[in-house]
Amino acid sequence: MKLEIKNLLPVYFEEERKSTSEIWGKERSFSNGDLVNIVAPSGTGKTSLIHFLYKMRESYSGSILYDGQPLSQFSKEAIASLRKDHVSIILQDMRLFEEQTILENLEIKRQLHPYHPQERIIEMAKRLGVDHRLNALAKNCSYGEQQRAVIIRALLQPFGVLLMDEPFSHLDHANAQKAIDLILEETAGRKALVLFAELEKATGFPATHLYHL
Ligand SMILES: Nc1ncnc2c1ncn2[C@@H]1O[C@H](COP(=O)(O)OP(=O)(O)OP(=O)(O)O)[C@@H](O)[C@H]1O
Repeated sequence: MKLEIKNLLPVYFEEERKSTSEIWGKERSFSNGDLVNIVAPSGTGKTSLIHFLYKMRESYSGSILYDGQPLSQFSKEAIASLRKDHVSIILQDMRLFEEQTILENLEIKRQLHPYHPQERIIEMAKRLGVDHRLNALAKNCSYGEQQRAVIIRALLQPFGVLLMDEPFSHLDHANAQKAIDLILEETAGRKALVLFAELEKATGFPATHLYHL
């Protein structure tokens, strides 16, 4: 899948941001297999960018195109289809169903957006060291455990683009690296593009493109 941004800028940013940013106000084009690392210190608009790309917010000037089609013109049905089959996301806030177990949270996602068999949930949970928490209620899990569940959830669906907003903020270095390795494996299997926004340059992520927001 091809993702293009053209002259993008949040409406609440001054025009002069364009002169200091490698993303805002620029034209960039990404395609299958690209691993894009966006380095974004606090306040540079990292969360805004990820929300714009998933059409959670539209408070920007400029344009975002998926396979040449402007996102602003997508119908509700087209957005639903984009999110179901083409674009997956790891947000900073976890949005788990707190009264459901981790396994139930993951199984709901897997059934709604089929790609993997149920066994793969168990395998991925083992890889990330959270298999012993699968039957715990989400609300009783630590932030680090919840974050690993959210990473697995994003990998259960089909996608050509994976958007990530500080996906490892609650993980130590070793667990973050395990998550990166799993994400790269799942991404390679789908020949997908990854757009990864972090406060600092990500170590252990073999970026093909590096931009400062
Ligand atoms: N809807 C909005 N209206 C006005 N200002 C906004 C709006 N959304 C975000 N901002 C401002 O834009 C700036 C960037 O916000 P954003 O949440 O995108 O930043 P961020 O780079 O993800 O920051 P952090 O790392 O602190 O989460 C902040 O100064 C924020 O207050």
